[in-house]
Amino acid sequence: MSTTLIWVLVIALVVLAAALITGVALVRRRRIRLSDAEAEKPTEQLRPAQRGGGYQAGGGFNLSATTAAPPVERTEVDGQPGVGDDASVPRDSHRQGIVDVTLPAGDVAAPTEQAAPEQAAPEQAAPEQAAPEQAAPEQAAPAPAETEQQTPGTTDTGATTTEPPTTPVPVQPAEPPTTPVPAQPQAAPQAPPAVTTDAASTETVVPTEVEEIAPTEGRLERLRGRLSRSRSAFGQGLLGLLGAGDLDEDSWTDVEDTLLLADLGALTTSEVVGKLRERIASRGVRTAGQVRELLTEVLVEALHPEMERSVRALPHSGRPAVVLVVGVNGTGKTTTTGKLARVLVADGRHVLLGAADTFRAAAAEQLVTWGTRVGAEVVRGREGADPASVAFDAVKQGTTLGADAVLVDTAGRLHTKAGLMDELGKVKRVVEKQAEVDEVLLVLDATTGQNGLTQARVFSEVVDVTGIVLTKLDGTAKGGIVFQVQRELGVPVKLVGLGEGPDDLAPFEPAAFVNALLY
Ligand SMILES: Nc1nc2c(ncn2[C@@H]2O[C@H](COP(=O)(O)OP(=O)(O)OP(=O)(O)O)[C@@H](O)[C@H]2O)c(=O)[nH]1
Repeated sequence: MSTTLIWVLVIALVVLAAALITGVALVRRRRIRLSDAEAEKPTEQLRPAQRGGGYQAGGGFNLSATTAAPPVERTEVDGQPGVGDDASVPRDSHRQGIVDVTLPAGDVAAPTEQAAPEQAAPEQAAPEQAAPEQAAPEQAAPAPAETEQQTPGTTDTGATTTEPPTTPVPVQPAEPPTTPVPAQPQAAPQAPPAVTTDAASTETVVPTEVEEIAPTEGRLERLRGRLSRSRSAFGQGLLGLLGAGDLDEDSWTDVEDTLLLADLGALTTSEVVGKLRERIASRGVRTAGQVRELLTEVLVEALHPEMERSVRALPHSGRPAVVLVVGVNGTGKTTTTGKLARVLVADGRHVLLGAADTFRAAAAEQLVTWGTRVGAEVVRGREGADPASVAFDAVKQGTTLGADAVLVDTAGRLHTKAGLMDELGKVKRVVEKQAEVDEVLLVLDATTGQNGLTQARVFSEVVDVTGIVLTKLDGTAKGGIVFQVQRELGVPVKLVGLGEGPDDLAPFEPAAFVNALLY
């Protein structure tokens, strides 16, 4: 009896000791004491050569020609998620394709009434231009829209009927080409219906004085320090928390708060913190230096460095690349269009700009100024002209002149106005009558935070956004918005605006960006 009791006592003691050891081990595992011995001997990844919060894109701009792009993965399930936490719900919904947007009837109707005689200038009219099949039944599409009517005060010659794949469009009065516009063989098999545009309401502005542009390689050095506000809010805070000392639950809560305050969004924040904690445990990390190294690794991963970020602005199939620049007003579309033109021109490319922002006369003026500075022709419309026709003419003119790229600046209008958004869809459709749109760059103002995400969602419903330009990153402490924007849209951030200057545009490189935020 006494022997049994002794054995029971011994077993109980052993179990107690085991529980104690396990408990201590668990507590130790969750509460990490970091030494800073190794933090003083950081790895290359931890301390990049450039310090001081400078964003340095290591390489130059990555430009490419259109190839068959892999399908874009979207991360939300609901087509219209809410803002804030709701915005991060993963989704995988069907986006309204551009084909679903009804082309306003006014664009295709009554060619005979609208076509003024002087438009059919002999040197512009190729024999096939007046092909009878233009009056195909599908031309008489329904659904009139506010964009279809050219106001008399802004139209000299009215509209002209054209059939994009095979028929030349009358060129702009300012700079008429001497040869007929060649048909676009790549578009021929599509045989879309004819479209009437207000071609004669546009003019081409040819630059006279051209600025010297520094080569793009290496000039991004100038952008050092532009992310300093984000860096102090994000990098310094995080590195302070993950420095030497105890890393307990409170510390992790603070890390989460820091990430949320920097606008990373709830989903990315929990993902980043989760991965960080898991890797710290599994890799037996014990120094502040190693934790920072892991932080860098996890943040870069969250930015999906594998995404294709080249700007498809190089010619292919014997025609210019077509880039549409879209976004709400004030985000920096015109500025970005001008900056991108400079990058291309510095790369030896012939660029033509299309000022399809006809809502605001000053916008076209602004673009003409950019064009003049870089040596790019600008096709512009009169105030109130049909933006789709200006875009159409710009692409046509770019093809005629043998340009490498046509950059079309669209009107920045409130994304809440469905009709106006439809008009943007129309711009793309009309341009696509003659050439594939290679790139649709959505310009978002980083300082607007969640509002920018709402805009992004709406725009992506109307046009297939292929890349994001995040502007004004120099003016916000919330550089973390980059993470959310990509997650929301499943579309890569390709370029970032870091100032108002003509060369303050940089290619987006995840590793360089994270390093700039942290160190
Ligand atoms: N700080 C900073 N300012 C910028 C940046 N990009 C554009 N801006 C400024 O933002 C303002 C609006 O830029 P715009 O290019 O006119 O914007 P927009 O989207 O074309 O506007 P609308 O023509 O009204 O549609 C201008 O004062 C630009 O100089 C940037 O990266 N950083």
